[in-house]
Amino acid sequence: MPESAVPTRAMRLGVAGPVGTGKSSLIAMICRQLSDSLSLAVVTNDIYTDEDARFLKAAGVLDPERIRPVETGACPHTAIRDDVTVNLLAAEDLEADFAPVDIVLIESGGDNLTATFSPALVDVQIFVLDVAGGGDVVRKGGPGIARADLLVINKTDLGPFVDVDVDRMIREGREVRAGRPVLGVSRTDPESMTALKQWVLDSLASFRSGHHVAVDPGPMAPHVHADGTVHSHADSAPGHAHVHQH
Ligand SMILES: Nc1nc2c(ncn2[C@@H]2O[C@H](COP(=O)(O)OP(=O)(O)OP(=O)(O)O)[C@@H](O)[C@H]2O)c(=O)[nH]1
Repeated sequence: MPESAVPTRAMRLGVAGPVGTGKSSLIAMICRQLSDSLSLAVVTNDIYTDEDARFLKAAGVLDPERIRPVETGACPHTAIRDDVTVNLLAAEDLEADFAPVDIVLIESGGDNLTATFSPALVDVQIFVLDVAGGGDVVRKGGPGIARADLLVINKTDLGPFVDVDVDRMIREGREVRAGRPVLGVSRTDPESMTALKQWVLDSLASFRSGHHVAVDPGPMAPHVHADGTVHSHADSAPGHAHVHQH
């Protein structure tokens, strides 16, 4: 491998998933475990507020200056999928301000089952589901569930209370992901947090070796906004104009 192929910038790690599955909590968990040994920064995407950034600042897991919100407006997925400029600028600013930065974590706005990051923005992505969303949700599939670098089934502690067989949910996750990793996680389960930390460290090692290839889980499915407009990213692959019917 030529030396020039070995990246010198921070690894950008995306965390996506439906509303309330625990993305901010997961990022806080990662920061809590790694901020002593690595230089970390966080970009959050919120529709109209800076709620996620405020939560993370309040969690006290990182210097608040290292956490920056991006306000995405009405269509949050555009900012992580079609026009990633505002997120890239936020990540690059953090890298410059706190150089050297090892990992910039980027949280997507709370969104539906199909939101995935563009590989132009993140090097590695985690898709987060939670047990409280129901045991069936894994089988429903979608690009993030099937092809993100890691699928997290979060809040495993809630399984008995919502009548979900967590082991089965994880097994079915492995089936739809053709062997890609699936991790059951709970903030009450220290072993699961250690496994998550190790996955992040392994990803960083792979990224730094120059062997990691950022994977595009695929475009978002067409979806309808509250005002009735249809938003389709069907042709949003690089080099193709994307359909954006607002
Ligand atoms: N029982 C349990 N609850 C959790 C766990 N992790 C997070 N939660 C709770 O789940 C709720 C949502 O967590 P957040 O981290 O805000 O989720 P989010 O995905 O960032 O939410 P949005 O940004 O609104 O989409 C909060 O009430 C958390 O306290 C867990 O491991 N177990």
